[in-house]
Amino acid sequence: MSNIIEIKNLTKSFENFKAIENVNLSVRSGSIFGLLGPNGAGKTTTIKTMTGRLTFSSGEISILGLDVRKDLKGIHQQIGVVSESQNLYENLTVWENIDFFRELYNVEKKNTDNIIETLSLLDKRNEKVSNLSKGLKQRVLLARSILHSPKLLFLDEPTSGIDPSSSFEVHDFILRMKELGTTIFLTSHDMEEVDSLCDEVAFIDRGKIVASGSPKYLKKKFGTNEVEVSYLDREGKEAVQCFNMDDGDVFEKISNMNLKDRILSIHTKEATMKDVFLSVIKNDKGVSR
Ligand SMILES: Nc1ncnc2c1ncn2[C@@H]1O[C@H](COP(=O)(O)OP(=O)(O)OP(=O)(O)O)[C@@H](O)[C@H]1O
Repeated sequence: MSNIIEIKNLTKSFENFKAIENVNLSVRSGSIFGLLGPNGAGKTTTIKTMTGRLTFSSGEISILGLDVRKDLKGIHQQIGVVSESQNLYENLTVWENIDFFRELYNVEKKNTDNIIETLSLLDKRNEKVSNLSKGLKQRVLLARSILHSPKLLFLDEPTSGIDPSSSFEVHDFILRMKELGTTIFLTSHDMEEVDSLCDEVAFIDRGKIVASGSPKYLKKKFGTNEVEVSYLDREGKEAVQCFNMDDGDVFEKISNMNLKDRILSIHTKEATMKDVFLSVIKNDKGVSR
């Protein structure tokens, strides 16, 4: 699979402040890629430079083989963007909001109805957007972003502030788009979401990429797998002990505890993406960038 996004040594400064610095990223065509990091790390800025909403100070960005600085129009025809601050026309209906963009994209009128059906918005098509929940508005934004069948979709925090069932619908949408061959570039604070959806992720901290790879690789590299033994101590009180799987024969160690019939449970605890996050992101509370 070839790379649909290539970023080389990207730096974006706001006056003297480097919001992102020397970022290098490659995204494989047809994959779901997640850019993760704490608040203010530079995720939205990275997306905005890729989609042409921000100019950048130095470096190179190639999207679909096109140079962002030279062929933004060609790129825009092939990408869809759902950003954090994107607005809908609140006084128009769902159908009108989507059809307005269909006209801008200059695609067939039947696309509006097809997309409304794809995003399960048929029963809301004549509803004013101002009456919709945040989850439904997000669905309208997703619908709007795929009217022109983009090859690459940028989703900036697509499940931020919506309930679990609406998040599930967004995840389902993302996976369906992947099945159709669309590449997805998303940002998220939800480590479980990222683990279940993304083929590759990169962590950004204070404007710099600090780790990247598949969730499986990163969990192995930065997390620790543990065995948790819950048992009754000699006074009959519940106690817990954890063993690192990388520290020798865990089952011998448990056997050496002489617990016999006092064992309540033994669980393996696999590393999570949250463990990876906490391991690669420096705690910078109180430090101003
Ligand atoms: N237009 C701007 N002018 C000056 N500084 C900016 C501007 N836009 C972003 N920044 C700064 O750049 C840094 C990166 O911001 P960015 O919005 O990219 O972070 P983020 O990772 O998307 O954060 P969040 O998770 O909170 O959305 C922050 O310190 C932010 O204050």
